[in-house]
Amino acid sequence: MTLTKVKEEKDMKTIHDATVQDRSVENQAAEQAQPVFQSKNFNLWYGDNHALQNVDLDFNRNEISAIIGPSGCGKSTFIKALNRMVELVPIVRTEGDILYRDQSIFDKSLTVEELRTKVGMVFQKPNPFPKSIYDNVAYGARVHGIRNKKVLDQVVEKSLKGAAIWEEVKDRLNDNAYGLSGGQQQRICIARALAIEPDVILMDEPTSALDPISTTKIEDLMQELKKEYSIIIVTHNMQQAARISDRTAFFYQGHVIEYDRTNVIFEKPKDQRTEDYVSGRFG
Ligand SMILES: Nc1ncnc2c1ncn2[C@@H]1O[C@H](COP(=O)(O)OP(=O)(O)OP(=O)(O)O)[C@@H](O)[C@H]1O
Repeated sequence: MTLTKVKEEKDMKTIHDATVQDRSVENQAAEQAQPVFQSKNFNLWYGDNHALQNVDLDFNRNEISAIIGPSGCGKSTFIKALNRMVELVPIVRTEGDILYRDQSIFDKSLTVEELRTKVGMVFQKPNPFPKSIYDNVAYGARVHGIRNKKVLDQVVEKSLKGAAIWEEVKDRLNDNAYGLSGGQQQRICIARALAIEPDVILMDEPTSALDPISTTKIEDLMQELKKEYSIIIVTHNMQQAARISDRTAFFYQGHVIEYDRTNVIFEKPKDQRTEDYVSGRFG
């Protein structure tokens, strides 16, 4: 055998080994992937408007799951169903089930307060309270009965660090949060969500009101946060979904059209409607 041939065979073997290893890493990841939320044939009506139809979706722990789709397709409705906030709208009716860590969120033994403690939410527009930075973050801990100043100080520092904003605000914790930039306010809101030690963070277009630099900061932060939390994000920004998420669900007219690994959704979608949407043919 010539030297070139030997080298070629060696290269092929290296590629083969790497592929086998890649697959085994992927298989391991698939085995380890455990759902944090499972939506089972979930339906929701606002009066006569059947806004979510037979939604079946599993969201994995410690992943970022993105929900994309055109305006009015039910993205916000679905994310708000996960912590039962959508039921604050009186005309809402639901059928089917949503499991949070294997327990129905509608089970009477799981109170809405408990569920919302585990499943925090960050909204499109930063919505800090008209209070100090400190009080904004301490709020959730206080609601949970923590009064000890030392413990509160620790919670505030840890949460602000977790939201990657401690260095920017540590010397002005008593200033009003309204005096911060939009991007900083959004990170304060993330810190406020972290302070109640959630398990899942729902984000409804968290960067759509922010400038590109603040957006990058929040996206970087999400990559850090997913090590400890599961994140489900609604976004209109397809580049954002492609950049940050592990899996993407494409919603259209109240249905889940396709749900897969993000690279599959953006590079090799199975459904023509997904392809048309991700390639910008409609929106
Ligand atoms: N509070 C409400 N009362 C009645 N109908 C509602 C309410 N909120 C949403 N809907 C309806 O439910 C459907 C889904 O709306 P939803 O806001 O969930 O869509 P979306 O995909 O998040 O849209 P967008 O991208 O524009 O925010 C729409 O037909 C909408 O009109």
